[in-house]
Amino acid sequence: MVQQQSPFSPGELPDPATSPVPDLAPAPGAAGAPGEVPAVVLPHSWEEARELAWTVAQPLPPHAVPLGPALGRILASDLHARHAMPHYASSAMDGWAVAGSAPWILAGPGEPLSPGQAVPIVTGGLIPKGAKSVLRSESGQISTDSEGLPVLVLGGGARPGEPKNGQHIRPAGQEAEAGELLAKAGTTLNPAHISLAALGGHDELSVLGRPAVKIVLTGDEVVPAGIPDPGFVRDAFSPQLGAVVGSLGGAVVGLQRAADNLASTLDALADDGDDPADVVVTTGATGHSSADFLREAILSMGGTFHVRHIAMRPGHPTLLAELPDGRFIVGLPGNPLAAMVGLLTLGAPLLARLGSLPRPAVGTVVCGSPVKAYHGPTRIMPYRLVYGLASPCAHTDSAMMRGLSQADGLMVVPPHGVKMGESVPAVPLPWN
Ligand SMILES: Nc1nc2c(c(=O)[nH]1)N[C@H]1C(S)=C(S)[C@@H](COP(=O)(O)OP(=O)(O)OC[C@H]3O[C@@H](n4cnc5c(N)ncnc54)[C@H](O)[C@@H]3O)O[C@H]1N2
Ligand code: MOO
Repeated sequence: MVQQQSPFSPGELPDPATSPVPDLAPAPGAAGAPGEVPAVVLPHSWEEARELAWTVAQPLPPHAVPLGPALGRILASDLHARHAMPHYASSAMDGWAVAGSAPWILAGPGEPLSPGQAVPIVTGGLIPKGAKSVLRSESGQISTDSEGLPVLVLGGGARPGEPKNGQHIRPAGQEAEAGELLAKAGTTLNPAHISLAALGGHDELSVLGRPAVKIVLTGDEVVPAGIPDPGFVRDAFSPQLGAVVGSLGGAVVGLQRAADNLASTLDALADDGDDPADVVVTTGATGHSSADFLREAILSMGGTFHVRHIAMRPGHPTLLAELPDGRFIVGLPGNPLAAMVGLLTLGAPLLARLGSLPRPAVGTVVCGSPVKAYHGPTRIMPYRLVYGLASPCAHTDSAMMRGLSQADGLMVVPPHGVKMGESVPAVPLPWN
């Protein structure tokens, strides 16, 4: 964490869009007396910001959910059968439960069978006491004995030796005994696990917490559809941001648009009653212009900043704050590429931590082309792999998505640049 006094006054701050040094933002409430040097906050490095987003959060507690919503969740404790599976001996075929050998006299339903007796049974039916096997319907037929009474005899479809002892009977506990382990804690629940839990007698399952995420989009100039007039932009986030948040371990519970004013921003950040989000992901308004109200809203709600700025480009205004009620705010810049870089830098570790997922990995790639030194922040560059070597994509201005759309990942290029053949850290893209 870096928080220092700056040698600059706000009027002397370099333009962050072009500056060769990390931009410096006036610390809130740090205006001081006229002529006094104001306190400013230096940005965190990319590494520090990622680390903080992981360490400031704690895993959300496990909780019980009904079987349907448990699909895709992570089991918090071992799953055991609540009873033998199946819990009674049942027929695997439609036909007759029989005792002894043919011919069989038909007994009444529900009565125990004595040798020489049979009773009709359907697949899944309860095997009566005394029954030794099930004769398939195609293997038997009802006939009459010498006295004209109905009897069951073997039919033309019967196979040699049929019915063998125990044939077509599913014994109780065949799949699992009562208490047997069905799935271990940490299992990601697939549809078969959900069925298994139902068959094992469960109505709900204890799963690890998954962060609920509300998305708040700012920008009066943002239009949701069609071709915007000059001065307006098409919304690049609402069609995909929820899916990316989902792939990072969040569950999107709402999306709200906020107008570029304080009241609307405060309204959008407000807790939504009984079931508040754990994280609010915002887009735009991270700056300090007359149209940006995010930082002011966070402060007026009593929030604290864990990360105010990051010494990276694009995405330097990305922020991470925490409100007094424990909700986190991940503030993504409005520029689309900057927002994705911000989300993968702060959102990915935060959501993983809250959701008890492994810490997002950073790999390495070998550079296939040199990247010149740039005496400023770390550059996070979309790259493509060509013959296993990474080269920066074209079209990667922070307002562009063309480069990222073709990228294999994001390479983390230090200010001193990188030589051909050198390794640099690389962040995988969640959709690759
Ligand atoms: N004087 C300075 N100006 C700017 C700085 C700076 O340091 N000093 N930083 C620049 C950088 S870098 C970024 S990134 C942006 C961050 O701005 P905000 O987070 O406040 O975002 P906005 O101003 O609201 O929007 C920026 C840009 O993005 C467009 N936008 C917003 N929402 C969407 C959306 N849903 N879909 C597509 N595009 C969107 C918006 O129209 C703007 O063009 O600040 C720079 N300025
Ligand atoms: O840092 Mo800005 O995020 O380059 O677009």
